[in-house]
Amino acid sequence: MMDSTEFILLAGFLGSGKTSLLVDWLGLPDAANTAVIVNEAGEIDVDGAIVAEGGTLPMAMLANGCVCCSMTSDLVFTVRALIEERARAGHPPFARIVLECSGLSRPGPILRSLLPLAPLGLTVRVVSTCDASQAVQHAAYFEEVSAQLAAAGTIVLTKLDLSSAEAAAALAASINPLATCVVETDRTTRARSAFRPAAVSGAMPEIAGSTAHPRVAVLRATFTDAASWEDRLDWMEDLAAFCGDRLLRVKGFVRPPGSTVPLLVQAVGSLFAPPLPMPGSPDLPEGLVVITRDLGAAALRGGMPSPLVRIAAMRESPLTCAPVAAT
Ligand SMILES: Nc1nc2c(ncn2[C@@H]2O[C@H](COP(=O)(O)OP(=O)(O)OP(=O)(O)O)[C@@H](O)[C@H]2O)c(=O)[nH]1
Repeated sequence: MMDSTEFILLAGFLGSGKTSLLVDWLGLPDAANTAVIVNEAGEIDVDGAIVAEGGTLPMAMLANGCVCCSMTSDLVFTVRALIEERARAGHPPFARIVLECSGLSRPGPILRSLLPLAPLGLTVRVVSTCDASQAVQHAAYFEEVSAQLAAAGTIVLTKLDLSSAEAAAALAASINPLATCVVETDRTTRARSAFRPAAVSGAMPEIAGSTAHPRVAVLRATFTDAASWEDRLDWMEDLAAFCGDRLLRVKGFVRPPGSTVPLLVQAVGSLFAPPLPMPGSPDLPEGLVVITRDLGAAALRGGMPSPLVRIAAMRESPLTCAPVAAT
């Protein structure tokens, strides 16, 4: 008898290392026969571009919304489409489908939304990443962190090169003592352990609560043609200084004027990683997704006025996950 397809919901707070873990794992032979669905809170599909760079695996996107609050029917449609397309092509069923959730997603509503797929007999489990260097602070501010850890069959501690594991491991154990906690400094071993079927699988009931993320704004920043490379760099530096700890995440692509190679730019909190050239994806549009806490588009425009940068709130309706402060 054929094993059923696994559905792995990869959750974890903004910037906690979901894409990195997934990319580490997709490079291993263990990952053969996998399809990936990527969900982004912002309009720019950064994670999809990173996962797809240089690869050929079956992929689908759910961008510009948070899958836990506004895109559940899109998810059901997408999973069905992936499976049917596979059957039409005459290939054996996927061993697994991985959904990389947006960093704001709560697993509970997503798991509930999968009910219409029950006839497909998917085996569902949740893997959550937990940034050892920031999880305790984030958990104090954001219910999403607890929901992500509470729903997990496997919790994977990341950034163990930046921080010791103790505080995050204690946090994980206090929220979800039944989960398998992966504490591995070697990234390949970590990825392998993360996606290995866990002894305890399935999701624990989710913590009650609304599905909106009322303090978080998802914004898009684009540069005008008049902005030089230095202007772009200055703006990003000023952004970190102006927002301070209200800056949760920046990611997107910038393109030095005249260059054909976009650069991937990322910050977790206000700490920027070195820009990474993406030579395999020359057509990526320039733009940055900026995710903030208690800071809307108008406040950011007012606090950092610049004729060289346009800041827009993510499309608000019908989404409920990014109420941007008025005015
Ligand atoms: N030092 C260190 N950096 C890491 C590790 N894992 C991820 N990062 C970095 O952290 C940043 C965010 O990592 P991602 O993998 O994009 O995180 P994510 O959870 O997918 O982010 P969102 O999709 O925006 O929620 C990137 O700059 C990564 O290179 C790690 O184990 N150690």
